[in-house]
Amino acid sequence: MSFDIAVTLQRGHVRMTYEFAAGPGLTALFGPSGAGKTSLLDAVAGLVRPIEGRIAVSGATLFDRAQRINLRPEKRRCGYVFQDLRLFPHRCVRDNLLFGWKRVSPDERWLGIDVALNLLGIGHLLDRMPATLSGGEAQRVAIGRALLSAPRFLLMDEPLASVDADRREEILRLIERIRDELSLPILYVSHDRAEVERLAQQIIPVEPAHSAA
Ligand SMILES: Nc1ncnc2c1ncn2[C@@H]1O[C@H](COP(=O)(O)OP(=O)(O)OP(=O)(O)O)[C@@H](O)[C@H]1O
Repeated sequence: MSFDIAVTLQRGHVRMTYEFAAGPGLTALFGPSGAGKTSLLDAVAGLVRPIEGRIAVSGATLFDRAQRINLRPEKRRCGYVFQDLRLFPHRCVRDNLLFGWKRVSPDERWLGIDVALNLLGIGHLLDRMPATLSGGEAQRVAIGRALLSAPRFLLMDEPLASVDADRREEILRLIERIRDELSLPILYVSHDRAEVERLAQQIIPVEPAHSAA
């Protein structure tokens, strides 16, 4: 299994439960705004602590309340492409890309910088600051930063949200290449049915939170 998840999260007064086991490739969490898709990505990344349950990725347990396992985010080896990207605004594209790269040991890196620049088509942007990038360029840099941190899996939160309609196809093709060429498990959030039907091997419906605490 790539993602093996059975957890309960508490956000404010809302309690959300998720249970699924996903195979390889791209798994889409699909549901309306506020249903709890981002909260689950945050829990898999280790940014939100579940109140109950277990999270395993590719056989490695990241969280297990019963066994008192809760790996720190930096130990989870996860590449997280945030919905709002969160590029470091005061660092140029090169330094954004190298941020995670510098923090993993060379024997754990599986993607070369030149290969990444070529895959993402961002070699000409290295000296630019994030504020000067278009939505599509910034999205590609954010994906590059995640991939260069040598992740074992990828979390992508609405990666088309800040992309112009005419750049959408370009980013969709890029995500397909990442899915097909890098053989990295991907947990992907979207509320767009056509998008998830095109990209996902498996679609997990996320319903709006049902129970109040
Ligand atoms: N930090 C927080 N404190 C309190 N409640 C929160 C917090 N973050 C999220 N929530 C609540 O948890 C629920 C799920 O939110 P979440 O952002 O995970 O949904 P989502 O499906 O990703 O929505 P969207 O597509 O709008 O990003 C919502 O009811 C939201 O109001």
